[in-house]
Amino acid sequence: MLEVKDLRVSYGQSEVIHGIDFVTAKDETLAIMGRNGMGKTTLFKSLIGILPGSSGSIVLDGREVGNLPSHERVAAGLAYVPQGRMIFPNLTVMENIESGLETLKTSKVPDEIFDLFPVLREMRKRKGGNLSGGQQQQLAIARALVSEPKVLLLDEPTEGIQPSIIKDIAHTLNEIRRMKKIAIVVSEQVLSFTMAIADRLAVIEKGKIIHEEEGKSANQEKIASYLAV
Ligand SMILES: Nc1ncnc2c1ncn2[C@@H]1O[C@H](COP(=O)(O)OP(=O)(O)OP(=O)(O)O)[C@@H](O)[C@H]1O
Repeated sequence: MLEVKDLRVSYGQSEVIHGIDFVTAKDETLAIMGRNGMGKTTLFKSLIGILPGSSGSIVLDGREVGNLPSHERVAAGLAYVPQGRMIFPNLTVMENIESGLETLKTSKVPDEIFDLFPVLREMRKRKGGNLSGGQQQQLAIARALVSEPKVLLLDEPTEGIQPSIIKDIAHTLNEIRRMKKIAIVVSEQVLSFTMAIADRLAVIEKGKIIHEEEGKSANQEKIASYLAV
């Protein structure tokens, strides 16, 4: 569903992503794990088109999207939940979700979104900024999902979220994958979270993928050793 080949990304003269390759199938969750500063956010920003890749290719469902602007990548089926959630604090929950509909013809938020996130239905008239961190994360995921993506990209969704809510987010992502049969690519540092959702785990270090394993049988000690400072 998503095929990334030899992707390189630079800030000015300084290359930060040094030729990344991965493939994610439909209905598969891939976790990209790495410590702070290893390149996760840079990778995700370049996948969605906020940062230009300097070379390589990004193929979504058979179509090269690496040279398209962000909004066309979204229209083609990529959706992005940024690190820090970046919801609009002064818009209501409903307005935040509706902002994800821009690439679609409809302006109606499907009911299934509120079936996945019942708390957002209750809070639909509240300002986004008044929600808890976990609720804001649900809102950011809901906003990404209304564009009917084929691939959902999430950058460190558990950051700053309390452990009990992290479990809920894992449950929701598994439910989304089961219901929508989409591919999910998530960057993370929390191993218990990725073990609960991922079919495959890849470790990113200094802008390269240096290790990859099947999720269920993953050697957790080994992955944890890469994540230790
Ligand atoms: N705007 C920028 N200009 C120059 N260098 C940058 C910029 N943003 C990030 N970098 C550098 O790129 C490298 C990768 O950073 P990136 O934010 O992608 O890592 P990360 O794995 O997402 O870490 P974190 O979890 O802290 O966000 C780091 O060395 C960082 O200093």
